[in-house]
Amino acid sequence: MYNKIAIIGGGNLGTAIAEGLLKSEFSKPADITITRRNLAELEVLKNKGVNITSDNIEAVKNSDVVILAVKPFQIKDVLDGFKAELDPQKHILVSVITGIFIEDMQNAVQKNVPLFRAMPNTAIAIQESMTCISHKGANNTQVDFIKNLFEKLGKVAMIDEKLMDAATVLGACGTAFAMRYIRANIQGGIEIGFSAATASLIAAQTVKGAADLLLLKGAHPEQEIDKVTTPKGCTIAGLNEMEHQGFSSSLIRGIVTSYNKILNS
Ligand SMILES: NC(=O)C1=CN([C@@H]2O[C@H](COP(=O)(O)OP(=O)(O)OC[C@H]3O[C@@H](n4cnc5c(N)ncnc54)[C@H](OP(=O)(O)O)[C@@H]3O)[C@@H](O)[C@H]2O)C=CC1
Ligand SMILES: O=C(O)[C@@H]1CCC=N1
Repeated sequence: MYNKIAIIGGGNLGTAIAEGLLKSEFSKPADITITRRNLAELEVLKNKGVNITSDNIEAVKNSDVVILAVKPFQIKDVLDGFKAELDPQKHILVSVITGIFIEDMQNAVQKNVPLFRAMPNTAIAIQESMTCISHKGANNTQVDFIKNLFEKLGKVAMIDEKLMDAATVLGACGTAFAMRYIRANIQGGIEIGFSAATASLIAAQTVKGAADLLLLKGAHPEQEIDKVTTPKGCTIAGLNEMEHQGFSSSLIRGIVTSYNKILNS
């Protein structure tokens, strides 16, 4: 019903969404159109059968779902460019853009198109995104469709739009925060004897296993920490030293700083 998907803005996130749609087989390659001005960067997707173009109007005309994935400062010009083509009876508009409210989009398009804000992360390319979604003006069928689309690409939380900036920090910036944590583990691992390749494998799989203990068993982090920290052992010694150095505090402060950056942008 909403088979044809246009992704306007084929950058880091836009291409990751396209990759996820292909990998999950939610979409056939020919049903996806992805746009950007520098088309050379989209060759990989083109070679997989995805339509690529710099013409946003053409992409919107040939689609049912329009996913907006340009930078925040580009949204007004981009929407102005194709809003005349939006048909409220046909299109669903989904923005993954940071800090742009549904009301901003409504004012920009000036039509009763069903509007969604989705906040995925780059793991959407491998169907492991955490995607937070809010919406306005959509009927149940449309909400179910968009929820199902993102559920094929990872996990979904339906949230109030007022939490979307918080979702951006925890879920989307969170990928970078987690990567830096893993990277630091690798650096430590090399210092205590592993090759970079082995340290990378151990660090990434250990973090994945820890996350799965929470996701699959519904455990609390502190319960799981208690199971690892042998009295007088090496885990608690390392953990306490990390806390003395401000580990949790630095993460919390980083999260709040990211959040304030969005609020003040
Ligand atoms: N990266 C991430 O992890 C996440 C990003 N976001 C949000 O997603 C959005 C995109 O982020 P990201 O992918 O990182 O940014 P990028 O800069 O990588 O992607 C934006 C893309 O938009 C393209 N673009 C610019 N102008 C136009 C235009 N007029 N028509 C079509 N395409 C255009 C650019 O390509 P060209 O210059 O060739 O046109 C570029 O590839 C941002 O709003 C960001 O806040 C949200 C969650 C996670
Ligand atoms: O850093 C940014 O502004 C964007 C939003 C979430 C991830 N990247």
